[in-house]
Amino acid sequence: MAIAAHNVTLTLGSDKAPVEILRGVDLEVPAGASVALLGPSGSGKSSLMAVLAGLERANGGSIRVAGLDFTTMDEDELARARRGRIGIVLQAFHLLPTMTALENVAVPLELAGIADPFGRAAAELEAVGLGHRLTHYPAQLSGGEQQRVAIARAMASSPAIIFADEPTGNLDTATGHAIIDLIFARRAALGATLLIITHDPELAQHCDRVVVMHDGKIEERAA
Ligand SMILES: Nc1ncnc2c1ncn2[C@@H]1O[C@H](COP(=O)(O)OP(=O)(O)OP(=O)(O)O)[C@@H](O)[C@H]1O
Repeated sequence: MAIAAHNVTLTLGSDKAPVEILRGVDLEVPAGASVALLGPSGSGKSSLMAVLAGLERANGGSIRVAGLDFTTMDEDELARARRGRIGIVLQAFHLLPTMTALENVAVPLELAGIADPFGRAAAELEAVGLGHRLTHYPAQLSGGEQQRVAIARAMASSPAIIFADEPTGNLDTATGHAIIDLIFARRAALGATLLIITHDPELAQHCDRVVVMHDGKIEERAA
């Protein structure tokens, strides 16, 4: 299994006003599968993705991702575990404004100790259709182009698992469709597992499975 989560709980907020956000989530995703995560606003989709991607520690339950046991890791260990294994694409592109497109993709590779970070970053930007924009800064790129840079950054280390949280939420419909096609194409090229949060039922149909969240728990239905 690429992802095996059992009885995962997450409580945030203060001690006096705790909020139960995940209330016993079970989810298994085989390697290479694509899963769409749907559900109403506030049901806990982004929170679940955060714990599965190792961005947030769960309070209880067990989580194994890409063969690693996240359950017992502290934040530093989770950060190391993510490198090279997990790619993350979010609704807001989160590019560093003072770095060019090339640097935004290459610098994380360099930090992860991956060989030839700039050559690899240039090849990945070429693969997402931005070979002609390597030296542009984020402010000089359209929203769709910025998301392509973010996709290149997420994919450049050939991660086993890609997490995408409403990756088209800030884009118009046509640009959004192109971005979805790109995510699926790059994922296929890498043979990666994909978990994608979306409000778009049509997009969900592209995935092998649809998982629906309600009030901190998940129910499943066939895609
Ligand atoms: N740090 C926090 N402290 C307290 N409550 C939080 C915190 N972060 C999120 N929440 C609450 O957790 C619940 C789940 O949030 P989450 O963002 O995971 O939902 P979501 O399903 O992704 O929603 P959306 O579709 O609107 O993005 C919400 O009720 C939210 O207000």
